[in-house]
Amino acid sequence: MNDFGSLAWLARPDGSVVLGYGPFTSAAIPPVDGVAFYLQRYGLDQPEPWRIPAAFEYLDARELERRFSNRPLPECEWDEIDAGPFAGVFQEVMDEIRRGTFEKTVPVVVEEGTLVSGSPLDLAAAMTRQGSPRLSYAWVEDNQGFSGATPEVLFSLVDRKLVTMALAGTAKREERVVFAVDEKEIREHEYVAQSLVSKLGDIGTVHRGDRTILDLGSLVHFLSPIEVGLDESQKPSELIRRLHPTPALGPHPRTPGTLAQLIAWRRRLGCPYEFGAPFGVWDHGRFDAIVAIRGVWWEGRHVKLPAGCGVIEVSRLVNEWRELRLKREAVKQVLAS
Ligand SMILES: C=C(O[C@@H]1C=C(C(=O)O)C=C[C@H]1O)C(=O)O
Repeated sequence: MNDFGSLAWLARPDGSVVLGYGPFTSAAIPPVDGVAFYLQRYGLDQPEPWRIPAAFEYLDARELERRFSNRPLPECEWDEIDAGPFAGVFQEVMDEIRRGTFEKTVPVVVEEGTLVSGSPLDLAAAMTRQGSPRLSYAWVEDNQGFSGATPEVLFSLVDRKLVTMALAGTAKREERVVFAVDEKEIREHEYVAQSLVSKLGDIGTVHRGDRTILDLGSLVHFLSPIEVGLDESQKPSELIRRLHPTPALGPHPRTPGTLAQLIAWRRRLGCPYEFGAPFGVWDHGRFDAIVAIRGVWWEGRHVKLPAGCGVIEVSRLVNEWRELRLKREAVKQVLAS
């Protein structure tokens, strides 16, 4: 595997992986009969989000892991994290909720550190060592990039069938029993599930499955699977605008105002542009996109590890701070395994 030049991959929910090699060509639309990665910022403000690779191959998740099996474990030294800026934003979020501006939003905390041994590609390689239900993704340029192992799929689209999920509500695995009946977590989840069902109900026949618990080892989440038979075929970019950000990563209700406010908070807290954004791959008419969370972003040896948490009226700062730490620790565990 070459250390230089650009590289991208996405593990898809069906177990297959598309691995693309640069140089990549940017485009405003994907090639009908080809492959293109979808690289976008959280605010969906990039006019040419499609990246057509010079070459690509299909693998499965195990084969991808094997490609990187000789890579050493990277080592990061993490700076102490200052709770002050997040606490300030949290207070502003609560004030807006009380004022009735929105019911939920998702501020982000960013832990920063230095890669002291290994290369950025070793960070990305570590992300391939987690199997299903985590999906590994990476965008690796010469001096910068990001990579993660996410449990969240924005949607998969084949012909007129769209498959998505509501994933929200978080607890430590040991708290699973009480989590299952925790009204605050259920409410947070239901904002996401109901918003997806109503946004998709306008364009097709929606089937929502039962709410289940997704077990990620140290963490658990609520997950509701959702399937849609679309009335007409739809372009990925239009579906992305309809769905992103879901209330799992964004404000509810989502209006230009509530979204702009969250983007400003994210900037203040040093959040990378692509965190929580869709990252996807178009493959000859089929499209899969994940939500870029549970990952690391780097520029040279400077590494960022962002995590977000859903805040609603009954949220408390100490509990959210703990949840953010759990999510970051889950990523650090992946880097160390
Ligand atoms: C925002 C993150 O995760 C999202 C937020 C969740 C929550 O608030 O309970 C759960 C899963 C994800 O949809 C993250 O991992 O950083």
